[in-house]
Amino acid sequence: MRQTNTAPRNNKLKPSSNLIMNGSVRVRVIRTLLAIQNGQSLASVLDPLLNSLHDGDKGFAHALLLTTLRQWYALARLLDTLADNPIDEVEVRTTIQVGLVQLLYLEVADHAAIHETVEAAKEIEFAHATGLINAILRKVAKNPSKFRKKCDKKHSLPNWLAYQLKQDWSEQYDELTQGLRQAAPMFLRVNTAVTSIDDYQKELYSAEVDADLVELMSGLQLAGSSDAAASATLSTKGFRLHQTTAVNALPQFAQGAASVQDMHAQLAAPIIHKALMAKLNTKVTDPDNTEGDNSEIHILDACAAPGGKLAHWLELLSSDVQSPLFHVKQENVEATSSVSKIKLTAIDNEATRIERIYDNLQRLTLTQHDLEQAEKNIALNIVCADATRWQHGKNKKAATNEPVFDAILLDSPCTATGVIRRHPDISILRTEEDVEQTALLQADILHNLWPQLKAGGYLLYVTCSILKQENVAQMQDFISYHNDAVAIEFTEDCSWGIAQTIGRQCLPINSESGDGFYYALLHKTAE
Ligand SMILES: C[S@@+](CC[C@H](N)C(=O)[O-])C[C@H]1O[C@@H](n2cnc3c(N)ncnc32)[C@H](O)[C@@H]1O
Repeated sequence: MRQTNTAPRNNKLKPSSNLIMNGSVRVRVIRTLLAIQNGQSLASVLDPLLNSLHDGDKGFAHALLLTTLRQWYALARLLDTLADNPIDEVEVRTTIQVGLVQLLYLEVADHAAIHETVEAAKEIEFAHATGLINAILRKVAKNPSKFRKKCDKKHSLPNWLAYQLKQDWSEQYDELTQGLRQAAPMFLRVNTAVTSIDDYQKELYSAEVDADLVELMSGLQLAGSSDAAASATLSTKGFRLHQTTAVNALPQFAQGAASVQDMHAQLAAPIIHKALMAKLNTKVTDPDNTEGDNSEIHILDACAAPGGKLAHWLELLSSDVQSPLFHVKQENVEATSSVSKIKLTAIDNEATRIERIYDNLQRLTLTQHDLEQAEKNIALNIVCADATRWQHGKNKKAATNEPVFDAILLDSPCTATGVIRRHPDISILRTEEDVEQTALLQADILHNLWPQLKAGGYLLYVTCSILKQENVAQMQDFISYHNDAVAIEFTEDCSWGIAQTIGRQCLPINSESGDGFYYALLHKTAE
């Protein structure tokens, strides 16, 4: 199995951020691509690149960089067929691939694409290769549609990943691998604690932001419901924008009325929230049920940064004023609460990413201060800790080993293969070994958190991976090891994803679909 362009062929190459900032637009894009091949993430180099450019060049640079990354492996394979002799210099290969993208995908005029790319090669001191670069680009410019067809024919993934996807998703393989080469749509989540879906739709219309309302239905056979076999159906609504739009052009964005969040990512908070409600309802409607005391509930977001799903859960908790379960101050309504306090703990092991949780919560007016002012009775505790070892209350004198959590959201670290459309550098940076390592990390986190969940509680396991080893196989292993873990069935009411032996898998198969998320809801029995 020949691997094309998976690793830098020239290890001495270490572009500094200074290099990225200099030269023509194409030179900067080439240097950014070299930095990514040297292990830097797109997220860390994109802003420095764009911030170094004039406004008029930003759009082209962004399209050139992202499209080159999305088509990277297909371009590399095409390049191997175009040269008489193998081209080993990573700078030369990268420069030609940038030239090919302009000719095949970005409709840049031939003369500009070829001339500017050859000039870029001179600028990065690869003048010795300008003849070769010129010859290859001219050959392609003579019949771009033939070469585009050739390029589009197969996937644009490293061979190990394409092979794994063929194993996991043979039926969906062609659609899926083509889908992963596309740009992902932009979705919005509406903060229902601030406005309604209908009102926000009107606002989008007034602001001339074209968007479709998307509704995802989830059916759950919740074990903890008052009726032992009761199924619950919930609807999750969001907006898919027709075009990627700057957030400052979105109505009421700064005031926290909406957030940018993939549609499939928007399923997490409603599902764990619904499961939590079912657990609390069991206690209220079944006084004989002795599974814990509901007066103070503890919930955990185990890998919380940068806080997208955490904020969503807080939005749901704070807008749930109709629920008699919550002691939320309502004028003229007598509180019938059985829950006096919700304690939400959020942990993550990366301090810099935790900073982004605070920024997000601030914009959405969901900080502890905001929650207290609104008398929501929600105590939020954000902790920087390693979820493979962290124990609730470990640092307190009165710490016990008793399970404390009624519900846990585990949005696990993963290979992020389900979000390659948004982060196309993943296909360059991830290796086959990473999958194994990541699956072990996920198992460690699960094994550490599970004993901290109360009997009757729920754990929602989420990844943005499309590899079964991190998803359904991980859950099968976990359940075979834990006798008190039962998988909750997603019923036929689900309008998203593909049913797995345990949980459901979403695949990013077309330009309208959400990202590749996996969901499994586990219930803890009394053993
Ligand atoms: C998929 S992201 C979480 C996204 C987040 N839930 C959201 O919706 O914005 C996974 C997170 O796990 C964190 N993480 C990775 N390893 C961890 C560990 N051992 N303990 C705690 N957090 C970890 C990463 O820092 C990352 O923020």
